[in-house]
Amino acid sequence: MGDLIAIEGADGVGKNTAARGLCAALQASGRSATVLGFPRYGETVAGVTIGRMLAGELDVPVSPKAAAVLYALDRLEWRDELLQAQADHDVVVLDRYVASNMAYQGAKLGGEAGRALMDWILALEIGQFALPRPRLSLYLDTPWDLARELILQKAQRSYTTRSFDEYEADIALQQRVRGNYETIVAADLLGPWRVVRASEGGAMRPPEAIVGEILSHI
Ligand SMILES: Nc1ncnc2c1ncn2[C@@H]1O[C@H](COP(=O)(O)OP(=O)(O)OP(=O)(O)O)[C@@H](O)[C@H]1O
Ligand SMILES: Cc1cn([C@H]2C[C@H](O)[C@@H](COP(=O)(O)O)O2)c(=O)[nH]c1=O
Repeated sequence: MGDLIAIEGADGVGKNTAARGLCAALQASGRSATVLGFPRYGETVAGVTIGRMLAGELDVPVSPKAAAVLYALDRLEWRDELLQAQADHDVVVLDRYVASNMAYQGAKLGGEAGRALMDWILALEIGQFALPRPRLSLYLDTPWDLARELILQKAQRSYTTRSFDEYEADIALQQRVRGNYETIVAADLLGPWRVVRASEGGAMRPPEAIVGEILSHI
């Protein structure tokens, strides 16, 4: 079975660019690799609902636990495809995975309740749903002001025409998400972690430099 390498971090930190660059670099070195991102907008029942939630189009309140179950369900619905990708390739690069759920939904509650929800998500997704653990997770550390500029540069999203979706618009949430990632990385929750500094001197490092550093950790 191929290795899972997860690229993680707050919104707009350059995960998708790094994931695609890593996949291309692995392929250039002769290894078979593919990128798989979550959520699966428009492809799963949960993914459709998540898109509507992030676009602010759901007319019902969504508790952090309900949102966590939606994101977990999205991965459960895509579990066969994930396992097939592992069977077909040496490396599957994940653009967000279970740690995103822990960091974001835990951040909605904060404190002890947030930490308890993170543990609950880990038990649900890895324990109950038997989703595979990543071989390695990389946390992309990008200053929040740069990340906000990068969000504005993003191409049109499939699920919203807004510049910032519901989670991206909530700056306090984004700050707590960063704190949760630091907790997850420090405790190696879900598996081993490495931090990759994505900026230098107030600007983004070139994608090739970021990918080079990721490769040095693999
Ligand atoms: N290292 C980089 N240097 C310059 N621009 C970058 C870099 N990485 C990403 N970008 C640009 O920033 C924008 C956001 O990048 P990307 O989609 O990779 O971020 P993301 O973390 O996957 O975002 P999201 O969490 O919102 O899905 C894109 O327009 C991308 O081209
Ligand atoms: C996979 C996953 C994602 N989220 C959050 C993180 C983002 O704010 C959005 C969608 O991600 P995108 O990269 O901007 O497309 O959803 C989450 O809370 N739980 C998850 O499992």
